[in-house]
Parts: sequence; structure tokens; C-alpha cells
Amino acid sequence: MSDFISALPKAELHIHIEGSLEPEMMFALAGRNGVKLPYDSVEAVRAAYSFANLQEFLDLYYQGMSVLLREEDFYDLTLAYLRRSAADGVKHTEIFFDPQGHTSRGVAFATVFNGIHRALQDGERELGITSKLILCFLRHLPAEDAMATLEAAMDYREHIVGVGLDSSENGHPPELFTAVFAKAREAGFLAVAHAGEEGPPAYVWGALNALAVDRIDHGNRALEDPALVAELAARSMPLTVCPLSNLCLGGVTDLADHPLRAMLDHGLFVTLNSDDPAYFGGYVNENYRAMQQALGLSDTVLGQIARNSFAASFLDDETKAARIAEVDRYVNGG
Ligand code: HPA
Ligand SMILES: [Zn+2]
Repeated sequence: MSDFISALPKAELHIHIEGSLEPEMMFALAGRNGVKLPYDSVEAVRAAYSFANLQEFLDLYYQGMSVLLREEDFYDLTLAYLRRSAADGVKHTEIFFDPQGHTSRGVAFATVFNGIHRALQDGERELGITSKLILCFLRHLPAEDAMATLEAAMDYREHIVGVGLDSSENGHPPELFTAVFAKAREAGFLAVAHAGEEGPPAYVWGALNALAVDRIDHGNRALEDPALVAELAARSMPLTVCPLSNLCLGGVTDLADHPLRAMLDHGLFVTLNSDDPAYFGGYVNENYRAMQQALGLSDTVLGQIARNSFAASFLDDETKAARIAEVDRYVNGG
């Protein structure tokens, strides 16, 4: 039964806003902006979404961004995600954005930020969904580019809670970005990083030790290193796990073998998230349902994962406690 999941209050902590660009909106924005797409229908776009690995996905993800040009485009993209997520019982969301995916195409940082930020404000007013914004650096680009992006973000410091690290993992270890993250933390940004999605356990160690992250995005391959598992457990380090993403990008071939089972058994601080819902076939509730079905998770465990999502968020302690109490009331049938 999926009814328990539908209205379970939850936070989403791993969502790339550009990865919520549904093919229908891609076509609408292409039309409005006069952008030529290499597909002639929404169905053709969906048919192209078959990925053997992270890089094959990223190639289409960056291509899809080409329709995002004006502030309204970022606004519409973000508000559509918020509406869809509110319908999934999401009360709070921490959204990644990739400014370098846009500034590299001549779209100003301010255009990207203003569109997203205005939608987040309107979303909170209209839907009651709270949010925070996390700026991700593209790790396939030089650290100097990340540093320049951090400089551009300083003007928006009060509206951006943290920095992250995404894009092609293998060959781009966290240590390349040590100075950028040190500078960001000095300026008061919190820090997260994708690690152990495709990359080895050493990259998860790098995210912990060189970048001093507050959460690990994915973390699947940490399970290959028992000392690392012990460290993650000892630190109560949150992991933002994304099952449908892992299935679509070949990290797992069967959801029944998803590492979430072992993560739970090791007592790790796991959360469930959608990553790039328009590309991976599901928003957050589909990720909860996929794990409920594949691993036979009980409502008790699903409730604990929802509690974790607020506990691992960057909300203040008082709001966290209030949201966790809301989960408790829901789980206890009140
Ligand atoms: O799943 C992902 N992994 C790394 N980078 C990304 N950028 C968008 N989605 C992803
Ligand atoms: Zn991601």
C-alpha cells in the first residue's frame, strides 16, 4: 500500500532543479525562446532517456538546459517542481542549482538566481513549502571556475545556504576543490558533495576530510570500506540516497539489491530523494515506494527515513523539531 507514503510529511535534500525539467516544459520553453531541439516530439525526448552511466545522463542533462535562458524560465521550472513536490507531501526542500551550466552559455548568474529565488518565495506563500538553495560546482571544470562562481555567489550569500559538488565524478576527486570549499565555509556556507555515486570510497573520505561536508550525496560505494561505514555511523553523517537515479544510471541493476538495505542495517543516517526526477522516472514518493516494494520497508522504517530527512536538513533546530513532531503524529495516526 502506498497511502502511507503519499501524505507522509517529508523533506527532499537531493534535487537538481535542472533535473526537474520535464520534456513537456522543455518543448514549451524551446518554443517560447526560439531554441531548436534535436528531437521532434516529447515522446522522442523520453525515448532518448536510456543511460548506461552517469556521463550518458549528464550529456542530455546539459543539452536540456539549453532552453533555460530567461528569468521566467528558471521561475517556471522551479515553481513546477514545488507544485509537484507539495503534492508528494514535501514540506521542505533543499534545491541544488548548477550556475556554471548557465553562465557558460552566456546566461547571467543573476538571471538564474532571481528566477529560482522568486519561485521559492512564491512557492512558500502559495504552497507552504519551505526551501533552501545549494549552489553546486561542476567538478569536470577547473577549480578556478568554481572559485569564480563562488565569488559571484557572495552577493547572494544570505539566500544560498550551502555549496555542493556534482557532475562527472570519476577522475574528479574532492581534493581538487579543497580551497574552494574552505573559502566557502569561511564565508559561512554549509557544504555537501556527491561522493560514492560512481566514484570509489576514497572520494567519500575526500568529501569528509578535505571538504568537511555536512552531508554526503549518494554515498553508495562507501559500503565497500568497513572503516568508512564506521566513520559515517560515528559522525551521524547524513546520506542523501536516490534509488531511481541509481537504477537509471546503472549503479544497481535491480532495486532489490539497492545498498539502502545495508545502509539501514549499519545504522547509517539515510534519506530518500529524487535527484533528477524528470530524467529518472519519479519524484520523491516514487523513490519511497520503490524502496518500500523492493526492500519490503515497513511504515516504521519509512517514517524514520522521513524523520531523518528533516533532521538532516539545514533548517533551524526549532523548525526541525516541529517537523519531526509532525511526522510522529502522522506515523501514530493522529
Ligand atoms: O546524479 C547526478 N550526479 C552527479 N551530478 C549530477 N548533476 C545532476 N545530476 C547528477
Ligand atoms: Zn545528484
